[in-house]
Amino acid sequence: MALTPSDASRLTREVCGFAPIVPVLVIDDVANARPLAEALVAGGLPALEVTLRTPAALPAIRAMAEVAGGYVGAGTLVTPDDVRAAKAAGATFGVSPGATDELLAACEEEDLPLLPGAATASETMRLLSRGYDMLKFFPAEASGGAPALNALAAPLPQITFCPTGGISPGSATAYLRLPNVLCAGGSWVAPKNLVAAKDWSGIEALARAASELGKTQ
Ligand SMILES: O=C(O)C(=O)C[C@H](O)[C@H](O)COP(=O)(O)O
Repeated sequence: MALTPSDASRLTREVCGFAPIVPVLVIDDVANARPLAEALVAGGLPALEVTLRTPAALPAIRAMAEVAGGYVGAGTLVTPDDVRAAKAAGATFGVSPGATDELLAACEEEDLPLLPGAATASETMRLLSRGYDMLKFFPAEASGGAPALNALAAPLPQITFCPTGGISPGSATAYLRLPNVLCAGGSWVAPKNLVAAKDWSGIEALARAASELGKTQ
């Protein structure tokens, strides 16, 4: 059964509503996948994006999908083959830095709710005309940051974004205050040095701090 773009956006909107930050993860060693997911979920970040940038990514999605309370998605989806591999590994949603007709069609056919990427008004409008109204704003900081996204809210208030790319705990708040932002993506909650050291309590603490972002401002 094919997933409609509006259903896909409804589902990604739900996933993006769980917490203010979606960790963007690059996994080198599949042995770290499960404890990393457990630490992030325990810290209050249930939605996780595993980027398909390493050989360990697909087995990592498989391992993380078993963690109770987690919603594991696949990031860096570029081709229809990526979509099929992500779905087969158990990803419950997909994220792409952009969007192509082929990628959108594959996600619809595979029933994989996609958060497609856009950085301009025209890219946003093209996705809206196909039925997608929950998008990733990428690369967020390099595309003008929160002021650029705020400017898009004026003519296109019906679109909600998850800005990602270059966002830090310091800059996240400015995005989370915007009316057209539901959450932001960031890699800082799982830094390479803490993952290599298997410092799961350190990562849980970073996740807990990220889960509080946007609440008091
Ligand atoms: O892989 C993807 O699907 C992407 O679009 C790129 C990621 O969103 C950024 O690499 C986020 O990483 P940071 O900039 O370190 O927060």
